[in-house]
Amino acid sequence: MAGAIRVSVEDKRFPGTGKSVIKGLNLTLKEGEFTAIIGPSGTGKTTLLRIMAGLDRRFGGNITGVDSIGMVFQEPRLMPWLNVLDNICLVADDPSTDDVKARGRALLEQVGLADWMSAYPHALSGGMQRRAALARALMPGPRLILMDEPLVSLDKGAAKELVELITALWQENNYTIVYVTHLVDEAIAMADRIVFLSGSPASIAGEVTIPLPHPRTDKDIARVRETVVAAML
Ligand SMILES: Nc1ncnc2c1ncn2[C@@H]1O[C@H](COP(=O)(O)OP(=O)(O)OP(=O)(O)O)[C@@H](O)[C@H]1O
Repeated sequence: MAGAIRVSVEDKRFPGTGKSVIKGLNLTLKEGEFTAIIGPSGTGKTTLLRIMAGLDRRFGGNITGVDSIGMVFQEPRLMPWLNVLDNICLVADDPSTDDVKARGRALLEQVGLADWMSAYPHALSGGMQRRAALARALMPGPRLILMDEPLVSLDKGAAKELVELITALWQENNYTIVYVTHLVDEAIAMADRIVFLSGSPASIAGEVTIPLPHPRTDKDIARVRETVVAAML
């Protein structure tokens, strides 16, 4: 498959524990596909994303087809002593160049933070901090974006705005996205398909495709929720 990413985790254990956290997990991501991953708490979702991001190389198996990656974590992880623009530019090879600054400004405009570039993170709402973290993930020009519950602890309104923003950015740029969440509705709102992880050791327990056009309304989501939940059981 042209441009596909293949993830094979034959066995992942952490040092000092004899137990496999992930075993026999195989996943193919088509270019431009939005895959949501849902699984029981503590089953290995973050471990899987870290392996895909190249942050954890101590596992049996291999990942092929990945070139550039952006990662969005559960917490925004902004540096409190840097303003928003400098936080975004920080991940570039040479953060202080005019080109990088211009790109940082353009990204902040795209995520709706045009008026907040000189502000410090503490002045931003939770939703705005998540937007900044999203802009930072886009800074290196990734083709694959890995998101680990990026909307956790946001109120409903802010989460909905972020869902709309992520969907719009994905559609404009054809990113390949892997999005971990424990919320079925959040997955249905955005994903082409939802992959279910089994309990420990984690492997793929099943998947369901969501053949709905975007934007997806609450009504659309409610219509397919039952099918998705049934597929999870
Ligand atoms: N550095 C580590 N050393 C030892 N065990 C670890 C380490 N990191 C994670 N684990 C274990 O691996 C398992 C999977 O953890 P992970 O954080 O990947 O799960 P998760 O599905 O992302 O959890 P949650 O739903 O709570 O976010 C857990 O049992 C956890 O205790």
